[in-house]
Amino acid sequence: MLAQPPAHAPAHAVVRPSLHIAGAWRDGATRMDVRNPYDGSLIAQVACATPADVDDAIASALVGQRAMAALTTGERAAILHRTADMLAADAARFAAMITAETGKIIRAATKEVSRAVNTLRLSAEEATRLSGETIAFDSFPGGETRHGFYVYEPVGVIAAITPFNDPLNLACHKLGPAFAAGNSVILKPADQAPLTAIMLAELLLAAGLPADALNLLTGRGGDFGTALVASPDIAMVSFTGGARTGETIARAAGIKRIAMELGANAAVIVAADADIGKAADACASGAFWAAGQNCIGVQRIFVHQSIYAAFRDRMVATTEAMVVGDPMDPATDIGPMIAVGEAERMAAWTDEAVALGARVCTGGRRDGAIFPPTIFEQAPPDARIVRQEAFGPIVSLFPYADLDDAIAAANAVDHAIHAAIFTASLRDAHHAARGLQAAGVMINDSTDYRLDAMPFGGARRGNMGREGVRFAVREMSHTKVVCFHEG
Ligand SMILES: NC(=O)c1ccc[n+]([C@@H]2O[C@H](COP(=O)([O-])OP(=O)(O)OC[C@H]3O[C@@H](n4cnc5c(N)ncnc54)[C@H](O)[C@@H]3O)[C@@H](O)[C@H]2O)c1
Repeated sequence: MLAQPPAHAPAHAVVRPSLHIAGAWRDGATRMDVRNPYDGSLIAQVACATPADVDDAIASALVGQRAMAALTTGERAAILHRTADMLAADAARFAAMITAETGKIIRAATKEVSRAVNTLRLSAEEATRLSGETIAFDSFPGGETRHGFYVYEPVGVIAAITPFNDPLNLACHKLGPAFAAGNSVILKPADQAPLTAIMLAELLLAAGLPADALNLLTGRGGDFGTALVASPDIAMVSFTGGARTGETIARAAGIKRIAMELGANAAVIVAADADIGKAADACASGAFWAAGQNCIGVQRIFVHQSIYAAFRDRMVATTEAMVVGDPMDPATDIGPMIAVGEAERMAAWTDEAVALGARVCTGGRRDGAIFPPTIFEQAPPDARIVRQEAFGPIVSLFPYADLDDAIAAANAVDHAIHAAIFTASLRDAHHAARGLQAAGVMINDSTDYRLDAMPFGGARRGNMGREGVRFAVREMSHTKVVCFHEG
């Protein structure tokens, strides 16, 4: 059994074995702490899975895959709808757990739960749309005596590996489509935030998911992740996380289906004709939502020189009005980062940027795991705050004179998911939408806008595949052709 949480731990703490293998919950030989990033309190201990657990999970998942494939699409949809119903009914407990294990503010956690409900419902709907099409064999000589169609079949066992920052909805983005398409899943949630995923697994099983269809392995990814993704019995690896981890996983996985949802360093352009107030407020929200721990969070803003000072002053004022502190307080806008070490990294990057000539317009001083929302200007291109993914509450402003120069500067990073432009000009919006090298371009919205139904993924180095339920279902399916010959 897991250690009992201490008396001061939240009442919703998970007190149970955390490995779900072969239809039963089991403990591990060793355990790791899950701590609240805001106050450092112990929430629970979870088991550290081993390569031997991986073997057991894979054997179970192969059984579970046959069980999933045997379900009708209607039955799969019903399980996902029932899970969504239970999640909606239990939203407060899930939101509190997200906040406890990640430090995400309670308003954001509550929104994540409602998005996760939607992601599961979209998955249920997609299960019932798993239809193929007929093929026009007769469009080519020799095809007149043939007719047929294509259908979607499950790929098999999917290893789903998720990050800490949206521990519920990002798990739903993998589990929902995988089950809709008839696959089984071995889920490896983030080391720091596995508890919401465990609660989600409980709901899915209670909703009637075949017990072998979902195996869940907690612990440190580095201890057993390679054994998991390298197995020839894993048909697909669906990973969301950092680029460096993604590279390790892709190398270990070898030739198999891989989806890589990696990080980014998102850029926004604010044109001379933009609504300054709306753009500055959207950028402040987009930069500092979830304490900047958002793969589509705004990190670099290119502002036309004619409105630069007015934009900067408005964004600084909006940012300074944000409430920093206890993530459980509904009034709080910015909570802690996932760990003190991450806030220390932000402080080190800030010191480096200042030493290289950047100016801190607001913020910049760490307090424990909290790094305040911080705005820089005059940051040189070689500072880490500019060239690397920050994944923290910092943003840099740059004046520009020419739109093409701003587009080129926005594109001058390795990883991109979304980019954005604020402008009243249709022409400039079109021009930027074509020129910005990203997987999504938002017009008059921050880069952090995402609807769970839209195709979502990365552009440029390393990113592979698309999530957004319908698109993930396709990637988690094989296309099979059936051809009848009358001759
Ligand atoms: N593109 C997206 O949709 C998206 C969404 C959210 C976060 N992210 C990215 O995730 C990163 C932050 O999340 P993080 O710090 O949790 O990322 P991370 O890369 O440190 O960890 C992600 C997951 O990989 C696991 N892992 C680590 N080593 C492994 C190994 N050798 N084998 C198998 N699994 C292993 C971890 O345990 C965790 O579950 C940022 O770069 C962010 O941009 C991307």
